Amino acid sequence: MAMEHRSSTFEFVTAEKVLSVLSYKLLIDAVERGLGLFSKSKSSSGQDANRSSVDQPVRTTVAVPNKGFLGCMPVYIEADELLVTKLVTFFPKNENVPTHNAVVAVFHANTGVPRAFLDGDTITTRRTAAASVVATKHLANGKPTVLAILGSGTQAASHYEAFCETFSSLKQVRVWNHKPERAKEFANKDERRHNCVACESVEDAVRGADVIVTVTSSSSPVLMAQWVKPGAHINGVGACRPEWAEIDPNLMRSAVVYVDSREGALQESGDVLLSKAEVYAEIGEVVNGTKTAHTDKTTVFKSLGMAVEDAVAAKIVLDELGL
Ligand SMILES: NC(=O)C1=CN([C@@H]2O[C@H](COP(=O)(O)OP(=O)(O)OC[C@H]3O[C@@H](n4cnc5c(N)ncnc54)[C@H](OP(=O)(O)O)[C@@H]3O)[C@@H](O)[C@H]2O)C=CC1
Ligand SMILES: O=C([O-])C1=[NH+]CCC1
Repeated sequence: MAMEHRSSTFEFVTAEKVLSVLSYKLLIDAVERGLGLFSKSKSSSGQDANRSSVDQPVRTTVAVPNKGFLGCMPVYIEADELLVTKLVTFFPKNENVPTHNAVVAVFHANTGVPRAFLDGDTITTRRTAAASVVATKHLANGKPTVLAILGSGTQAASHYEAFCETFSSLKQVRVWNHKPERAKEFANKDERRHNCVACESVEDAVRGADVIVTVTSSSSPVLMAQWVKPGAHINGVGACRPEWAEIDPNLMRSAVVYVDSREGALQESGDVLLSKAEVYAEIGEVVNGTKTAHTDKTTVFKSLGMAVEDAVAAKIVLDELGL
């Protein structure tokens, strides 16, 4: 029997609409829960009544030689009936357009019918900062007063906002960029950045800092072990390919290393693979209370980005917009 063609009924949610509803307040809680669900899904035995099922394969990528790559990031979250995939490109040499571009597709989980298409840029930008906030809440040694941000692009801005909104204890945010004038532009952008100072060197930026965020497109280490205060917490956000690194391998080996996905880190993270550092835990295991937060030690959260974070962000947007 021939099937009739149905007309497409899914919504397209613009960047402006996503931005209008995707607050850090909602997102940080949702990402924390998502990270927990992801780690619980793999670690429990099936006997556990609280076991949740999250099916999230490691991102697949196709390269455009000398330019960039396209990453495909699907996930199914049984508890939320969310069937979602993000498609994201990273073209680090882009000059007048963003280096990352993304769309998020949401399907009805019971039929597989498309439900909505969302602009993925704000979702990527904000959920990544939210994941770093979650890791910092669990792993920082006390209330942070000094934050150092290495890099001054899109993620630097979202991390600045999310951290200032979450950690009222912050007194100073130091920013460094490999092109110093861009760090100055970042620090002087507007009145709200009154607590932000531009630093000439990475060493100046990170000396004595309680929390460090690395958000560069560098493929070789920018953050050296000898500059980091013992007990500091580092969110390593860049370097998402197996041959790229942002963090001194000595620092990776001497710190307690947490990741978003163990499987992902062992396939995608040059910081982990090239240093041969031991991965102690997924941050979701800390959220679930099944692994210890070693707050008294120097800790690294190696973030690669996960579809589960995109999916919970998309859910907030659809719920808030009543779609
Ligand atoms: N873990 C996750 O979930 C996610 C990770 N990311 C990663 O975070 C990083 C930052 O992303 P985003 O802010 O969107 O990108 P942007 O392109 O907006 O910013 C990149 C920053 O890195 C700087 N930079 C470029 N080349 C170098 C270099 N060789 N050495 C040091 N700094 C350099 C740029 O400086 P300038 O512009 O002055 O050249 C800029 O400050 C990227 O590595 C990206 O892939 C992004 C999204 C999600
Ligand atoms: O998770 C994500 O979207 C990305 N991680 C690195 C580049 C984009």
